Amino acid sequence: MYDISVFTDLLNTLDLTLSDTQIQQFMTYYEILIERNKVMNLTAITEYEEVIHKHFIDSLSITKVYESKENIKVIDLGTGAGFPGIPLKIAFPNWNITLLDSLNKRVNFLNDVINQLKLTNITAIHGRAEDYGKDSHYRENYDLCVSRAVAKLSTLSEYCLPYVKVNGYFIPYKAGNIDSEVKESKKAIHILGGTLEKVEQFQLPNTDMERSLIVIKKTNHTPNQYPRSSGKPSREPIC
Ligand SMILES: C[S@@+](CC[C@H](N)C(=O)[O-])C[C@H]1O[C@@H](n2cnc3c(N)ncnc32)[C@H](O)[C@@H]1O
Repeated sequence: MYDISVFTDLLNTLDLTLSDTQIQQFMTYYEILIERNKVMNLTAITEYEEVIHKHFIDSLSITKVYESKENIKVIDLGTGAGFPGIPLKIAFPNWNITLLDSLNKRVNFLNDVINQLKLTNITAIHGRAEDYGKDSHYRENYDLCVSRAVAKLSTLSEYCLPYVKVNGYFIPYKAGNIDSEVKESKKAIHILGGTLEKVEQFQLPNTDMERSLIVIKKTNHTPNQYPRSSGKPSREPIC
């Protein structure tokens, strides 16, 4: 049995209250993650409390800067083992979520999680951000795009901003020297139709981890030439 209070106490700090069913979904997700991690590379963090802090609470910390709205469309680019997308789906069941990753093994894992947790209105798709970003079924179709630990902000903006509707938000989860990263990506954000609204920096409770949430509003359409072809945004970031 897991000590649920470790999790619920931290949820309170984010003003989140989850039902018993939602808490149970998180525990089941933890179990599947740890079990499958024995045979495939999903996460370096496996200890229960560390997963609670550094994966679950970290994923949900977006509530510090983004007010939950009903029935919004959200995409998590480079979701890996499902962070932050799966915790957001469990906590906000009304959100319609797309999880995208370029590694098919991880997408298969995500589909197993979706089935076992009986999550609905969530789809895991396999491919590169640069390719789906040109597809009219995805381009400028989302109210919110999130992404954690995928690429430098300039590259990531080219991956992510094409998916966001005008007036929607792109909110990457960042760590490290964020001041210089933000400075270096200002031009890219502007060209791609974004406007930097704020940077929320904080320490994840009971960890040594600094987190920065970069709040970028989509204020203009992304020009058609972006995203450039696969690999180019990381090889030659807009600067
Ligand atoms: C370091 S992992 C982070 C996973 C997860 N977001 C997290 O924070 O735990 C980066 C993930 O991004 C995916 N990825 C990297 N570049 C991508 C791209 N251009 N399009 C789609 N997925 C990409 C990788 O396959 C990998 O699963």
